[in-house]
Amino acid sequence: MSESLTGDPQRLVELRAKIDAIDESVHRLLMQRATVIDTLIEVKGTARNGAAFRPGREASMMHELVARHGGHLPVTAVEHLWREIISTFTALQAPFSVHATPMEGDLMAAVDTARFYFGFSVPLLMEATAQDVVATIEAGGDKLGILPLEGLYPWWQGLRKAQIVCRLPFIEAENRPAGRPAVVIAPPLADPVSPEITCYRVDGLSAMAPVSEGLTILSQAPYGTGLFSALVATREGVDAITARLSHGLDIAPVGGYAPTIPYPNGVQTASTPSAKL
Ligand SMILES: O=C(O)C(=O)C[C@]1(C(=O)O)C=C[C@@H](O)C=C1
Repeated sequence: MSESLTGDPQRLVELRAKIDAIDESVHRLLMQRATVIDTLIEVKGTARNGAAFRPGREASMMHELVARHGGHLPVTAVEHLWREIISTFTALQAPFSVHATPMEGDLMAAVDTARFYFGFSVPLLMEATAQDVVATIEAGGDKLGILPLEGLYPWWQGLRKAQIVCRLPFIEAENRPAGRPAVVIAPPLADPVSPEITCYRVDGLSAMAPVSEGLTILSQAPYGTGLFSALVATREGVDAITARLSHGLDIAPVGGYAPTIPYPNGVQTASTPSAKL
């Protein structure tokens, strides 16, 4: 910082005026964004369950956000602001609730994840277990569920109508906030788009699934007597799973998601500005 500016009260007044003008523009633009809600409702017909939520569109918006990002702001702070905006816009079209469960017993992590990605405009209900979240979403209605990928219960075996629609976190960076691995499940969406990456429930494994090229083992857990179930994600089809894991497995698609976004520079925190800026 230049010495001559330190303690200059006039300069501070000018900078605050600049911040006020920017804040006013941001606020006016947000209100302008909200004027499209009524037309969105008309065009999309949000009277039906799940009619407002478009996970594919949200994923591409996050990709664009990361692509254009630069400067001092931590990318996850901007991500969080947009998640609040998008989630609020979804709820304004068709109210919905979010259902979550402690992540390996960690209630705070589950609340952080739900609020980071779905904001404070939507009700958050905590369920006792992952199975309860699945049962709640399976029952239908305007609800989304957040399921942890850690843990030793194969909750994905309960997915029938409900499907995986996104993977969290969207942005992959070291030490990011709300970074616990999870997926979002939803009842059948009004306007489903085939995701780039498909998730499969793979039952009947005689051992834990090994790491293999082209397959991501999102989670796996024992069930029955000596059997394992895996939640697998791949851009390839069922054949890739049988070829790499085993034949004779019970495999079913359970939704999918858009690719997550690597952020190689990591998350710059507010307290550690990057020297590169
Ligand atoms: O693009 C839409 O379909 C919208 O409803 C808008 C919007 C947004 O606020 O940008 C809100 C909800 C959807 O999940 C995706 C995007």
